[in-house]
Amino acid sequence: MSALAASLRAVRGSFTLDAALNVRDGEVLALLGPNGAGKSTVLALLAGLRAPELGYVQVGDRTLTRIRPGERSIVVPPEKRGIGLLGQDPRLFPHLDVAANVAFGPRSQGASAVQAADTAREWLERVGLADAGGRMPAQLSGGQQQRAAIARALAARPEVLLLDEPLASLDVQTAPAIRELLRTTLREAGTTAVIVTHDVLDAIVLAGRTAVLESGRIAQEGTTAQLLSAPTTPFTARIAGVNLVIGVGDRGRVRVADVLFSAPADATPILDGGPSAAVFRPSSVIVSLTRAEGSSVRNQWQAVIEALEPTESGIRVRTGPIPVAADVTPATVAELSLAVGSPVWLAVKAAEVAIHPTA
Ligand SMILES: Nc1ncnc2c1ncn2[C@@H]1O[C@H](COP(=O)(O)OP(=O)(O)OP(=O)(O)O)[C@@H](O)[C@H]1O
Repeated sequence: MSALAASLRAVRGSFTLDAALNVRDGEVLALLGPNGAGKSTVLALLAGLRAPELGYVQVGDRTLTRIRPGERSIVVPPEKRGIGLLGQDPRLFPHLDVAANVAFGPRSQGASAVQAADTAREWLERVGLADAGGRMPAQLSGGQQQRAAIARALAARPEVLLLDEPLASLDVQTAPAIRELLRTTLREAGTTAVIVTHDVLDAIVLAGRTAVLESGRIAQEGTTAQLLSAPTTPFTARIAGVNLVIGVGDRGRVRVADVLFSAPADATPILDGGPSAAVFRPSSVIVSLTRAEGSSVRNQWQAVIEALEPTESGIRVRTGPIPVAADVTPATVAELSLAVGSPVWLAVKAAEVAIHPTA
């Protein structure tokens, strides 16, 4: 078990990754980000499957990767890094039974056959597969295979475990149990881990800290709770289920194009001209065809409907050019004849808006 520190610069065609990560000993860091943000690239660089153009990967006091101009490069090969990888697919060795799959790590680290078999038995018990050791991987369900893959990954006692969308290929009935299994086993093993995920629930359940990667850069980082309560990028806001519009501070308000977003007077102070964000819930946005009169609604602007999406409780109206979502009832959609391309007025009460400075 060791802390992980990395600083990575890598270029792929027109894409540049430029990110630094620090994960404390025993900590789980979630790496969230939209498609193409560079998450897989980060994992490949940490795992030693690729070398960066510049940077380093350090686990505890071992340097696994170091590329510096004018210096001899260090890239320890993947199998010698002490880093485990658990992917979306279990990728068990198909010709070995489940127990032998789990025993593989300890065995290749020099444990005797008996010791390795004992370790495998313990791990299979922990992941709820005590009776499956003699079966072949193909005889297990997808969820059972992923349990076996977790056991195999952790039985090898990696110093750092990298998890790449570990629940993505599981059905919705199976995923919660495996998520919970990962939570308890990672905690018990005290494994330093980085989990790449699209699912904010994974970050909430599994990770103490979350970093958001956007366009190859860390756009926001903090405890998962902080991140969700004060998102500072549109992506984080979207996963947190809130609207986040970015503009500049303008006498205590946030100016986005020609719209001023006001928050209650006691809101977080923001700098005039400084990058700032206004955050509010889709359910706080009122959609109408005309401008609402009255002083209680300060934040009003004209928008165009870009999409109508069904949600569990109604319809989510996505609008532009300022990207804002509004949750309305199907009755509202019918009454106002809302359709893609319809011009509308949107309003949100100042009391429903939070504003804060952004990076
Ligand atoms: N072989 C390649 N040549 C050129 N560009 C590449 C190559 N592979 C990936 N890229 C680019 O690198 C960027 C990062 O890709 P990466 O797979 O790391 O993103 P990601 O965040 O893991 O995405 P996803 O969530 O879709 O898996 C993307 O913009 C992609 O287009």
